[in-house]
Amino acid sequence: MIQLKDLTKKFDTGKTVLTAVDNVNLSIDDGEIFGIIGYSGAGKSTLIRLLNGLEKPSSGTVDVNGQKITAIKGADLRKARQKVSMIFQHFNLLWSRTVQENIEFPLEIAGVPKAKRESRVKELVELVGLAGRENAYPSQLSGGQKQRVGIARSLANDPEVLLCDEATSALDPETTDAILDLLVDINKRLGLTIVLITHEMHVIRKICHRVAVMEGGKVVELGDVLTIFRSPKKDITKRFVAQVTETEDSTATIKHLRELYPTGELVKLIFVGEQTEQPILTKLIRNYPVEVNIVQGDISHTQRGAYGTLILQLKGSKQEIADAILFLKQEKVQTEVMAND
Ligand SMILES: Nc1ncnc2c1ncn2[C@@H]1O[C@H](COP(=O)(O)OP(=O)(O)OP(=O)(O)O)[C@@H](O)[C@H]1O
Repeated sequence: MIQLKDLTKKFDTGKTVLTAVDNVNLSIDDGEIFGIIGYSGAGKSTLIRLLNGLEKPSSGTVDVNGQKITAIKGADLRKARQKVSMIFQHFNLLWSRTVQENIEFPLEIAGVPKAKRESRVKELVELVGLAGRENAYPSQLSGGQKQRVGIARSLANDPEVLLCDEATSALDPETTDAILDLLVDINKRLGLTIVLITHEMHVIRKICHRVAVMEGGKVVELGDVLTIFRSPKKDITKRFVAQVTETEDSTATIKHLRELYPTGELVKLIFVGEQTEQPILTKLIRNYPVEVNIVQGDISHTQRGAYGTLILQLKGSKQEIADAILFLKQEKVQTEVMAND
């Protein structure tokens, strides 16, 4: 378990003192994928660097699996850092070394004998899906492959915690998805705790169990990912949730949909968690005389269950449509009639 207690980091720039991390208290469970989201300057990088002792706090403590990272120095700190490894947005690979040699590097530093290093690298190369590319140089790899090397290298010394600093921000959406899938796979296979920082809510939605929202150095909202999607409280959290849910809500989009589907009513269903497992649409179509057309849908799976929206066109008499909407509401699906103004 990772515990942050009253953690504060101030930077003295000579003229002013800037509080980058402001009295943060957090507990992260073993095996959890924990996301920290915030805009640029919120303090995410500073916070994650405090977790592995790259920054010293101005006050407060960081405890990783019973060891106070904030109280140790020198060789002890180097040893503790092997248990908390990190991957980076720009990969931080050694450009003059091959894939194999990059992955081997932390093992060399840890004094692991050659034969053992080689067998470990082989395992890691397999784990991250880079078999056959061992002798390539970073410049010969795609962005996704470079991050796979970064991940393999970070796992070399069997860490307990993996910190991800905007690990997918330099990648295209498809590669991002593949790397996020790999992180989930590693989390499940190795039971590794993952802490990631990002400014992209789709990263949180796809792989995190819980999320903390940071603003001005503080954690302003914290919770299970589905709960945060269902009922974001702070304005900043609402803005992040809107990044992945609100595309179809703009007035222009609604107008466009109404032009395409001019009759009946357009209703938006918001699914959170377990309802998506239930055959709500089947029940609606079997038991109600309305005609149902699927207009648009975006349902995705978070680590805690499905989340998403579905827009339906309901056609029939006023009463038939009203009955169908009542049914949906009774099924505890958040249902909104999309107004046409
Ligand atoms: N070494 C430093 N010296 C002075 N100020 C710093 C230092 N590191 C960070 N800061 C300041 O602390 C604040 C938080 O920065 P931090 O990099 O932690 O935020 P962030 O949320 O990670 O943003 P970004 O995504 O842009 O990196 C910023 O105002 C930044 O300028």
